[in-house]
Amino acid sequence: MSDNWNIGKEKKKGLEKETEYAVLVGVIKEGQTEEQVAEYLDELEFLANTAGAETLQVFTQKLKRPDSKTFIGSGKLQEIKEYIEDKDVSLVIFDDDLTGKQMNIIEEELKVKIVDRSSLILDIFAGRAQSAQAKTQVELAQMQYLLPRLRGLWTHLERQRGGIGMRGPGEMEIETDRRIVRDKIAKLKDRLEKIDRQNQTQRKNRGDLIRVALVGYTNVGKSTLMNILSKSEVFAENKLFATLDTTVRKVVFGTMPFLLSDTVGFIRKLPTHLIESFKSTLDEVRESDILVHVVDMAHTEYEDHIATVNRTLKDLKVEEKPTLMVFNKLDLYREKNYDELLLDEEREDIENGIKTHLENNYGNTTLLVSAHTKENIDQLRDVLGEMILSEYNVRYPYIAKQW
Ligand SMILES: Nc1nc2c(ncn2[C@@H]2O[C@H](COP(=O)(O)OP(=O)(O)OP(=O)(O)O)[C@@H](O)[C@H]2O)c(=O)[nH]1
Ligand SMILES: [Mg+2]
Repeated sequence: MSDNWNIGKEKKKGLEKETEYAVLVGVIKEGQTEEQVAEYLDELEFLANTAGAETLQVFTQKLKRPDSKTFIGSGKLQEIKEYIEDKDVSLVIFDDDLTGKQMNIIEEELKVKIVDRSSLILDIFAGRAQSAQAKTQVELAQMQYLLPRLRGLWTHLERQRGGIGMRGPGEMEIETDRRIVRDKIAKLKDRLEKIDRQNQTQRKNRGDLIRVALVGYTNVGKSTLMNILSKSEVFAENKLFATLDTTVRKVVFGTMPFLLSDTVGFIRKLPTHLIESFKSTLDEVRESDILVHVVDMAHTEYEDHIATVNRTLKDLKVEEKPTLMVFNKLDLYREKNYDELLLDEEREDIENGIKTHLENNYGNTTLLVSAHTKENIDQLRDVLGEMILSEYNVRYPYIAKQW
């Protein structure tokens, strides 16, 4: 199943990934600004890129309510059709989720593959999943995405066959198909439960160590910080969702050991099924004692990112855990915002101001760091070390005495 979802051909060793060309479509809804939607579409482009597609053009439309058949207005659809006519465009990607019906109507009109935000994210996840757990979780999410869309897909096939009415053999096929998908979902859930039980036993065996989880939006530098803090090699890359499997490392600060875990990044509008099926991966977050919330401070939408992450943490019921806010990519922030004439003192003033502003807004201990230049990483170790020690003092005072 998961293979059929891949957009660009998967990278094989030594082979270049085959590029597909895409057109992006976003709507500006009531209460949204054009700039906001432009940022969202930038992110969609990054997602498309991660999946192996290059964006040729972006279309937007102001819309109060999406059309139940074509999602966007028919005029806009025609505009897109004309644009792609003489170009090598093989997919049109919508920033919002489409129903099966909309997908088919649009596909019939444009005659290219139609992808929505959820299926794009699922596609990336499918290409990235390594462990049995991640693979099963992704497949489960794909099936759950597919289930409510089967009818639309079948109607589409019928029409191709010459159009049978709404009832008739097609209907029966939908039912059988639904049953197959439901059976598959049940099997995948069973398999996940088994993996879950094994993981739980493993987690129990880890003993009385304080657990710290790195959380945050995708591509903010969690794995890079994990590597620095634990001196390990965790896959870090300038692509979205480089990390799908939770990595746990035992780290020692001075003589004090603790467990540090790196987890899957969050994103705006993460498909609900995906969150649900990744719940067990996120158990690592749920069972941790301290959260390190990593933020890419060089990203213009970082406050939006923080809100998304906080919402997800709330969903997981972990928002009360002691949290250290780490604003990463300070080097990139400076590169983007300061000119070379800025004096060191002025820079310091600005950064102290930012820090105060962030502390007032987010209420937690706040650090500005750069994983690349290692600036303030010692400070990060100190502050995190103190937080861990105080957790040991609360939970295992008899052990904490030795540090
Ligand atoms: N300029 C700059 N780039 C950084 C810094 N930290 C990380 N990066 C880059 O940001 C990109 C993403 O880093 P990762 O560590 O893979 O991010 P992540 O949060 O683990 O991402 P996901 O696993 O996809 O959620 C990589 O290209 C890193 O090299 C930093 O301090 N400064
Ligand atoms: Mg990562």
